[in-house]
Amino acid sequence: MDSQDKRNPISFISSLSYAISGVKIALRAERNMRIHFISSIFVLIGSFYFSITKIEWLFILFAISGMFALELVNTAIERVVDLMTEEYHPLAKQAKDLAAGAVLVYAVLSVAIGMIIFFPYILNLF
Ligand SMILES: Nc1ncnc2c1ncn2[C@@H]1O[C@H](COP(=O)(O)OP(=O)(O)OP(=O)(O)O)[C@@H](O)[C@H]1O
Repeated sequence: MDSQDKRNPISFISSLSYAISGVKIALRAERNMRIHFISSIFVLIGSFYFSITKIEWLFILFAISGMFALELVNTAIERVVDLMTEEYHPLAKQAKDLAAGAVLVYAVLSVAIGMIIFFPYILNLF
């Protein structure tokens, strides 16, 4: 704990509440976050329905939580860029596009994980 922390102590609970409010802000303001949220509910329902294995659960949970975490970081980067400039700037474009690219890479991975896990279960239904 440095001197700044001693003067103005912020408890673990306060930090947690700021983090939760960040998630709420993103869910309220970001369409993509709501899409992830709704997709995640369907994936979780499917996972319970097909009684997927422990290892499959791990992959599903990594895919879902990683997607949310990356989307939160993407949103934070968008906010900081907008705070820095409202003008068109090539670096602002790069920063936003790079962050969006990171989300896209993870989204493709998540879809691949979902297909690899659920396709065999779905095929078994027929
Ligand atoms: N200040 C800026 N300068 C240059 N290009 C920008 C700037 N702000 C946004 N852009 C470009 O416009 C695109 C859309 O940006 P915008 O902030 O409108 O949406 P977004 O917040 O990235 O999208 P979403 O909210 O759906 O994730 C960015 O990906 C970037 O290419």
